[in-house]
Parts: sequence; C-alpha cells; structure tokens
Amino acid sequence: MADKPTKGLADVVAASTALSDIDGQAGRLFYRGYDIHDLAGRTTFEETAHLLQYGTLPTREQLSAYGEELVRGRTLGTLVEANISEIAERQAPMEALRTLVSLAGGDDPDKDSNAPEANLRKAARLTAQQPLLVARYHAARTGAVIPAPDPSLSVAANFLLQITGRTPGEREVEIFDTCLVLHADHTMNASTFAARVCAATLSDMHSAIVAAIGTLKGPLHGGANEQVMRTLESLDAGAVAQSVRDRLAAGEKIMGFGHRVYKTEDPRATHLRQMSRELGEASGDDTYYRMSKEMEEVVFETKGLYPNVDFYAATVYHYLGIPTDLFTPVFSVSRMSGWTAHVIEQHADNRLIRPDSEYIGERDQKWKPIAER
Ligand SMILES: CC(=O)SCCNC(=O)CCNC(=O)[C@H](O)C(C)(C)COP(=O)(O)OP(=O)(O)OC[C@H]1O[C@@H](n2cnc3c(N)ncnc32)[C@H](O)[C@@H]1OP(=O)(O)O
Ligand SMILES: O=C([O-])CC(=O)C(=O)O
Repeated sequence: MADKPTKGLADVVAASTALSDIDGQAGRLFYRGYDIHDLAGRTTFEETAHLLQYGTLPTREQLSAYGEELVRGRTLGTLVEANISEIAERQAPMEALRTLVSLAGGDDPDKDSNAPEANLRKAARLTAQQPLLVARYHAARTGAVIPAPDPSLSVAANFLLQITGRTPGEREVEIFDTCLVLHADHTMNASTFAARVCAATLSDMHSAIVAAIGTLKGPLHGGANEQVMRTLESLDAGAVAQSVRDRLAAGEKIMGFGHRVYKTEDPRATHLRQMSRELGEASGDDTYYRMSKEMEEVVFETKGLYPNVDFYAATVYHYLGIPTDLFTPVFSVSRMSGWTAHVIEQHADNRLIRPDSEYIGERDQKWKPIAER
C-alpha cells in the first residue's frame, strides 16, 4: 500500500540535479554553484546557457564558438516556415509555440538521436530558435515586416530589435539580458519536471520541450507574468490598496505572489523590482511600477506573501515595449536553456520516472450487463 501522497508533491525530492539549487528559507538561488546575485548583470544569457548546457562558464573561445552556433541556429526549417502564418492566425502565443517547437522537431537534423552530442546540438538550436519563433509569430499575426536576425547582436538585443522593430538602447539590452539570465533555470519547477518526465521515457528533446511549454503556459506557473500586467491594467491607480484588499478578502489569488519553495523574497524579484523602477522612471511614467510597489505592500501586509519572479518581470517587459501576451513566450525564450540542460542531464543518467498513486475510488464493484445498470 502506497504512503499518503503530498498534495502537489510539495517537499518531495523528485530528481537529482547539478543544474540549480534553491535555499527557500534564505531566498537564495544558484546555477551550478554560482549565486544568482553574482551572475545577474555580470554574465550574459549566452554564458548562462553555456553554463547550464555544458556545465561550465565559457572561456572566451568557448563563448565565441557557442555564440556562433546560436547565430547559425537563428533559422527556421521548412515545416515551420510552411505553417507559421496559419498557426499565427489560429493559435494564441503559447499554443503556437507548442505547435511550432513540435514542427521544429520534424525539421531538426538530429531528431532521431538522443546521443549526448546530438542533444547538445539540439539544445543550442532550440535556444537559438525560440526567440526567433516568438518574433516571427508576432510578425505573422500583425503583418509587420521584421528585421532579419542580425548576426552581430546578442540573443537579447536581437530579440528586442525583432519584436519592437527598433534598435534597442544599450541599457535596455542589458536589462533584458539580465531578465533572460534570471529566468534560465529553477530546479524542479513544473515545466522542468514535465520535460524530465517525458525525457525519462527516452523520448526526444523536442517532445520534452513541447511538454514543458504546455506546462509553462498555465497561470499558476509562467502564465502569471501576463496576468500580473492584466491585473495592473484593470486597477484604478488611485485605489490600488483597497482593490487588492477586496480581491484578497473575496478569496482571489493575486498573480505574481507566493511560491512553493521561497518562504522569503525570491532573489530574482530583487533584481526585477530594481529594473522595473529604473525603466519606469526612464520612461517618464512610472505609474505601473508605483502601483506594483503598492500591491506588494498590501499583499505582504494582508497575506504575508512575497512577489515571485513573474511579478516585476511584467512591468519590466511592459516598459521594454513587449506586447503583454508575449510575456510568457519571453519566459520560454530564457527557460529553453534550462529545460534543454535538464533533458541532457536526464538522458545522461536515466531511469523511468513513474511514481505511485494512492487509490481513492470504489472497490469490489460488481459488474452488471448494460441493461441492468
Ligand atoms: C515562475 C513561477 O511559476 S512563479 C509562480 C507563479 N504563479 C503565480 O504567481 C500564481 C499565484 N500564486 C499561486 O497560485 C501560489 O502561490 C503558487 C502556485 C505559486 C504556489 O502554490 P502552493 O505552494 O500550492 O500554495 P497554495 O496555492 O496552496 O497557497 C497556500 C496559501 O496561500 C494562499 N496564496 C498563495 N498564493 C497566493 C496569491 N498569489 N494570492 C493570494 N493568496 C495566495 C493560498 O490561497 C493558500 O491559502 P490557504 O492556506 O488559506 O488556502
Ligand atoms: O520554481 C517554481 O516552482 C516556479 C518558478 O519560480 C520558476 O519556474 O522559475
């Protein structure tokens, strides 16, 4: 007889990983032993992706080779090209990405191999393609002609260029790059777990990533960043505190607050709050930042909850000119680096992930023919 399950697998250690570690009491996050506070603002997304996928911060030569691989990967295959316009017309952003990554699996030259070298090549291609998929999806649905990927630009700069259609400022690129670093990996979060469950059947990397994208989409996970912006837009700037109190009193969840693991401030929120303030002030209208601060105070006062990574990410993306329904796709652009690294790690030391369940249904039922039911 199985033990009583922990609802939502809270506190269950479901996998071993050398990729990231969280101290939820102290509010600390590490990627392969490096404190997120040391990485954020000092290490580029490309270096972070290399750290996760290859295991080390790259030397200059390694970074240059990896950067070139990412630049070469900024291209879409024939299956994706043939379908992206229709998908953009008919599917919302995260659904479209789920479909497009699945199609990209069909285009991938390494699709039939889970070998370590093939997995590394697929990880780089998926990391390179994800921002392009988001930009091309957005262009297809708006009819905009977007600039072609610029090989001289970083992942962050190229994405901002393609989404906004204008050359981003240096500080905007730095800030967006830091966002990508902050979202890259996070232990056994729901989408990473989904990817690992899929990979552990010895299914392929693209299948695992499709599972992860579908899982990230939900508002209790990555989908919360979009909902944060929708909440801010729905509030009267002069009555934020009262509206939030009313919503909490009515039993509503306020998106962007609370976390399964952090019992104190999410260390990523510390950076995102600061970047939101900076961009809000630079924009000349920091209303959404100030409203966010007020929400944060009221939610803490009323429920003792802290903002998670999604809360201030919303206003940062807003100030950077990213459309609200692309906030969760932006999360996937970064998390692709972590998801793929987890698939590599799972395949390297695999055992099927198949937990037990507690049976709570009827027993000893007596079968009757259909005429007697
Ligand atoms: C990248 C990420 O995935 S970060 C998380 C993004 N998700 C969100 O921001 C959605 C809002 N937050 C939540 O729903 C939750 O805090 C989660 C999903 C993140 C964590 O969930 P769990 O660990 O299962 O906590 P759970 O949902 O059981 O909450 C515990 C208690 O805090 C309350 N609570 C948790 N989060 C919130 C919130 N955002 N607003 C109001 N109350 C909340 C719950 O209602 C519950 O109260 P109760 O014990 O009186 O019923
Ligand atoms: O860890 C989690 O449960 C959610 C989260 O913050 C993330 O995926 O970044």
